[in-house]
Amino acid sequence: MDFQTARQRVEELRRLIEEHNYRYYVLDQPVISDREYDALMQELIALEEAYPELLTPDSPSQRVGGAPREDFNPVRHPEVLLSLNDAFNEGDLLDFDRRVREITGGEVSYLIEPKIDGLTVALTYIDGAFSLGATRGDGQVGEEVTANLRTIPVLPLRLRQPLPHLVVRGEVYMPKAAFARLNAEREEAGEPLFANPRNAAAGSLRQLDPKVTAGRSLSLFVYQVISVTGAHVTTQAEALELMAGLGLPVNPYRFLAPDIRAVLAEIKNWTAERRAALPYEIDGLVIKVNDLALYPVLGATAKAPRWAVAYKFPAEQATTRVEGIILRVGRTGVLTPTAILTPVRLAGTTVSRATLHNEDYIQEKDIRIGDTVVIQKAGDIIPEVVEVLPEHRTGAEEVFNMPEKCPACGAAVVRPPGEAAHRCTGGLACPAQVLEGIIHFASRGAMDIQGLGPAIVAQLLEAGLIRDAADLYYLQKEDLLKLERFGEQSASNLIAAIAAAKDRPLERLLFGLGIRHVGERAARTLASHFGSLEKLIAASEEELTSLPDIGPRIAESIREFFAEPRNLAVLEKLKKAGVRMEAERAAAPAGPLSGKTFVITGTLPGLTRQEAEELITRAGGKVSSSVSKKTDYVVVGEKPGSKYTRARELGVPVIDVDGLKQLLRQ
Ligand SMILES: NC(=O)c1ccc[n+]([C@@H]2O[C@H](COP(=O)([O-])OP(=O)(O)OC[C@H]3O[C@@H](n4cnc5c(N)ncnc54)[C@H](O)[C@@H]3O)[C@@H](O)[C@H]2O)c1
Ligand SMILES: [Zn+2]
Repeated sequence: MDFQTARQRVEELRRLIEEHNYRYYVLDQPVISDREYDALMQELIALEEAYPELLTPDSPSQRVGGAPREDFNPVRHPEVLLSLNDAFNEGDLLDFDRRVREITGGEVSYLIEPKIDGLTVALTYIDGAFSLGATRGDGQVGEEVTANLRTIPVLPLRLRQPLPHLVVRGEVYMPKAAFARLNAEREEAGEPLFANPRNAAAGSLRQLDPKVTAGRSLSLFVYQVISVTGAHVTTQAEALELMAGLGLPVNPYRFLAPDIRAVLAEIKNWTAERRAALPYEIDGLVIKVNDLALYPVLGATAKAPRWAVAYKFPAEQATTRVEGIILRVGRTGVLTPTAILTPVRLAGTTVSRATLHNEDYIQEKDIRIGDTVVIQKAGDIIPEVVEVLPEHRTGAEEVFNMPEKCPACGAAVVRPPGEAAHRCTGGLACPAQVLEGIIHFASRGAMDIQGLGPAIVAQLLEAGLIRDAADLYYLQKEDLLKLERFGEQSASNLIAAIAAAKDRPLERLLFGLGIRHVGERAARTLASHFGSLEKLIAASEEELTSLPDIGPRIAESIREFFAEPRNLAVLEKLKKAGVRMEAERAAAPAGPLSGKTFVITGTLPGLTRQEAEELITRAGGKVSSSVSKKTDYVVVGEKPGSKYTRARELGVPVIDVDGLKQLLRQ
């Protein structure tokens, strides 16, 4: 590959990975499997190694996770929370061990722990009381989720021993049974399914309403002491024991290996059956240097420590038969083929479908109806076809061809030049596209209408109650009561949820309209630049393309969208219904604490009460004298009073002076 081609590919990979990071870490809704994601990342790393001049510090290969969600309070971590480097085979593990011994200059013993498939949290205990909990975020700044964490039954609110200060790192996860239950409920309600237990755990913990988290059966294992006063540990094994002794949940499995050979031998004991028998998902094993004194010697890269590595289990595979291929017509008219399989057990679930993406994919793998195929799944709901086993062919297999007419509306199907997808040309006359468009409009990243899933949208369309997304806002409770499945309560709830979705930020509306190529990122850019829908409609192609993230292709499809009278009619109806079409204006006294209400209790070390209040108000915050549900934080000093107890009862986040200073620094 020449330099020019390499550079283009590196740029393309970074763009792709950023987009997948956003879907995975911020929305908890990945669209590709972890295997596919890992392959993109490995390709990027290999290119950056081959062409070091292409390596930049902002490359996703050099960074941890994704940006924290903005609707949570940011928490700056006292120590960066890093990710782990991956090892996919014995060779990778031997390389890891060689690097460790090169730096430390001797034999090293390792502690093996299960790699729980959940999301990282950092937990702070002050004087033995749980006082702050945060997600990893981008490693530097996470999201404050103290109140949500309090709802996890195994998380102790008090330690068995009141150490003055303890920060630990752990993994919040969703047990397999709870995951299966949650997805079954979501399917029933017509809501999008979570791809795997990790996304389900992340989506459940990062809820603005802790009551939702409480209903999700989350659990926790802690595995690292980040800092401690009042106790001392010298090995990772001791750290686990200390935490267990304090009443924190620590995984029962750990294995002390005197050297890397013992690690390789122990890994073999982890069979698929053993993993399947665990009540939670593990996606590998973490191998850590046991002697903590070596950690500062080994150090870390910007992304991961050198004293640990994540060994990832190979994907599980199964062999089955393709019984048929069906097509789904998406929101933009794309026809997506799906293989219907003879049901087969794979990685603990029964699988009967596999995604086939598009015609090229089917042709490249030469997948025919009747073929015997190998499928695989790596923690995901929808598995993929790895390969066809041609030796099983009988000659009766049928080659699949994309249809010439849309199966939903009969309009012509075309494959635009340069695209992999086939599309229905029926537009707003195609019921499948209208259905998917409204589902998208109501979805979580868009207008987020709670309880309005695919099944209900389909029902409303069939009953002729709606023809487009704007009609939702004109629904009456009486209309719903006539429908099967709706009762007094559920009808009122849906009407209220639709009304509540009138005031979503402009960028959500723009994304929800389903303009081709306008994803969440482009929608954010457009909303913040134009500030209103009216201005965007009036914008010229030049003005559009002058914006970051908006290329000629996006600009053209925006212009096309607003040139279509049927789209303008929908917008007019939305406006009449009172849907917000302007961006939010900035609140008056801007500062890191704008809009936040604080209550102070106890004597604050190093600050008088008046000084603390001034700090808060100058940063845009408010100080109130009593704790209520509206309080955002209670700042606790020495000898706190009843306000502290009240805060705990209400689940209001409790911080100390350092926590306050951290908030001020953001
Ligand atoms: N499908 C997608 O679109 C997509 C997008 C982004 C990321 N991903 C997936 O996420 C991975 C990257 O996520 P990541 O940065 O969290 O890395 P990771 O999941 O590969 O490993 C690091 C994490 O392991 C966890 N962990 C669990 N048990 C542990 C233990 N005993 N000790 C230490 N850590 C433990 C920690 O939370 C730590 O942050 C990718 O490899 C990919 O599989 C997928
Ligand atoms: Zn159609």
